Amino acid sequence: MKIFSTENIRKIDRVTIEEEGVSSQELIRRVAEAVTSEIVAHWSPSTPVVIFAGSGNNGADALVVGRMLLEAGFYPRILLFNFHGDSLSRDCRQAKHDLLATGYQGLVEIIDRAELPTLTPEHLVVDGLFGSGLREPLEGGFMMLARVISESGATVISIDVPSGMFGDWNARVIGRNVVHANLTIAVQFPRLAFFLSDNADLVGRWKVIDIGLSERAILNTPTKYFYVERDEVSAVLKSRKPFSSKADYGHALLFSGCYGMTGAAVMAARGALRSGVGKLTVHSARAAFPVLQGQVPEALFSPDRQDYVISDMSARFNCSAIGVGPGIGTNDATRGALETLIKSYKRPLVIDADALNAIAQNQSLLDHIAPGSILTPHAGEFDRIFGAQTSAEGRLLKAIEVSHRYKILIVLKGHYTATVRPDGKVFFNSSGTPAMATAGSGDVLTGIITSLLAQGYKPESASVAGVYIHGLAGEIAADTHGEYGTTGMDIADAVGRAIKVIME
Ligand SMILES: NC(=O)C1=CN([C@@H]2O[C@H](COP(=O)(O)OP(=O)(O)OC[C@H]3O[C@@H](n4cnc5c(N)ncnc54)[C@H](O)[C@@H]3O)[C@@H](O)[C@H]2O)[C@@H](O)CC1
Ligand SMILES: Nc1ncnc2c1ncn2[C@@H]1O[C@H](COP(=O)(O)OP(=O)(O)O)[C@@H](O)[C@H]1O
Ligand SMILES: [K+]
Repeated sequence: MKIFSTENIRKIDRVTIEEEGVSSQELIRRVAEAVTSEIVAHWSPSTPVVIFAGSGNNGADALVVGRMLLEAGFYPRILLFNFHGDSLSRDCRQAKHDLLATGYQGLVEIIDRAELPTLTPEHLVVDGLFGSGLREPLEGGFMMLARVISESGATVISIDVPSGMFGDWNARVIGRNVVHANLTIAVQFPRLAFFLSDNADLVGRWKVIDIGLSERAILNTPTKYFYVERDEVSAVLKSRKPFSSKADYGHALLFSGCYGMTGAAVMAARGALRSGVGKLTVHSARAAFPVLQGQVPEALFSPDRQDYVISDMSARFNCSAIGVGPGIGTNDATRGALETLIKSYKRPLVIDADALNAIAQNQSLLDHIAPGSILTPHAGEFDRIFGAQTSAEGRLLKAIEVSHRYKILIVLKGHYTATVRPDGKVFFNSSGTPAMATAGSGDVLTGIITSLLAQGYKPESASVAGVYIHGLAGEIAADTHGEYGTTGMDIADAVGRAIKVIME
């Protein structure tokens, strides 16, 4: 699914109204209907509801919600901000007129001074103050109002975006000055800001409502941001040909595991095998031999010269893809071997964990990484290489910059893992669960992406599809083992089932 900027949403909105003949009032009605259904489905008419309506079309949405709630037997209190008595948009004016035409007496129109109602945790607040028309971060009275709403303990439903937050970037916004929603009901598209952990407490849970904006305009409007769902991944994964053999599915090589961290190699190897690689060799410290052969007998074992660490990372047997990093440690011999690998290997590598930490200690390696390589850092690993970031937004912007500069893909791991490509496109992942916040989970991802690369998938699809498969495997594992009990190994073992579900 495409994620559009505010500017592009306005264009799509305009095309829908001007070329497809859908009136803005009809669009407002569709928004309001969806918000009202949500309320009617979960709250009883006796709930004390307070609706805050701004002067633009976000306010118009809110006023129509008010009218529809009245029809459903609720008696909401509605506050409309209409400074000087003449600031309403055309649609907002019409919505006010239609509301008053019902005989409703509870409208409080705020023309100069605001008398705010007392809000308690029992209240349900509908926040229709500002949507995509927000020009500046909130100040003065609106800033105070946002704080009062957020600190009241009331349940808050925000229409389109939490008021005070921009849908795109929020570098200048202070979270405390934004309405904190429990649920954000977004109009037609999720917004970039929803995917950044900085805004998690502002957006709350989110839902998208389809109001039927022009499909042609959606198709023809370009964007750099995408939300990856199952259909996009199933379109990428190829089914196997009846006469194919293991030779058709590549031979992957993993440099992984040292004394004390052999489990990382086991999990990466399981992830690779469960995602269909034809053959897998794991090169590890010699001491890893009994564990690897016992736990992953399907993989070939390539022992290092050294007993406890990996000291040699030369590419061999014309392997079709290499993954490096899980559980390799950061000792000098391993770092030296990694440097040689990065400087000599001309095809894309998958680079994770301690291999990323080694790059952090020798940043000149970034200039040597083969184009199309995939780095899979979590926030901490990313910051160690590219500098400390104070926000998820800053980190994403930095990832976009360095991905372009070094021609590498960056898989920024987290709740909505973002895969950033050198062309500036960003793919936010929709699968996954906090059950995956467990040691070893990332190692499985390295195995999956390496396996897909070895099977001939391009780095662009191996990364995005691999991340989605990994998240779905986490969900499947969590179904059985729960949020607390899911382990890295459970995720690895669910990878095959995840792919099956995607391809069904
Ligand atoms: N995108 C779409 O296709 C649709 C959008 N609709 C709604 O329309 C909204 C956008 O409506 P508008 O463009 O009228 O904009 P908004 O309703 O978001 O806000 C515009 C008003 O807020 C004022 N304002 C902006 N920043 C301010 C600030 N920092 N302090 C004080 N006042 C400020 C403006 O002067 C203007 O009066 C969307 O968020 C959505 O809720 C729907 O009604 C229908 C379809
Ligand atoms: N709250 C979460 N929601 C969804 N996915 C998560 C969450 N926490 C972690 N994950 C996923 O789990 C994996 C953890 O990887 P990583 O941090 O490298 O762990 P480790 O190094 O212990 O294996 C990442 O793919 C990440 O996206
Ligand atoms: K809003």
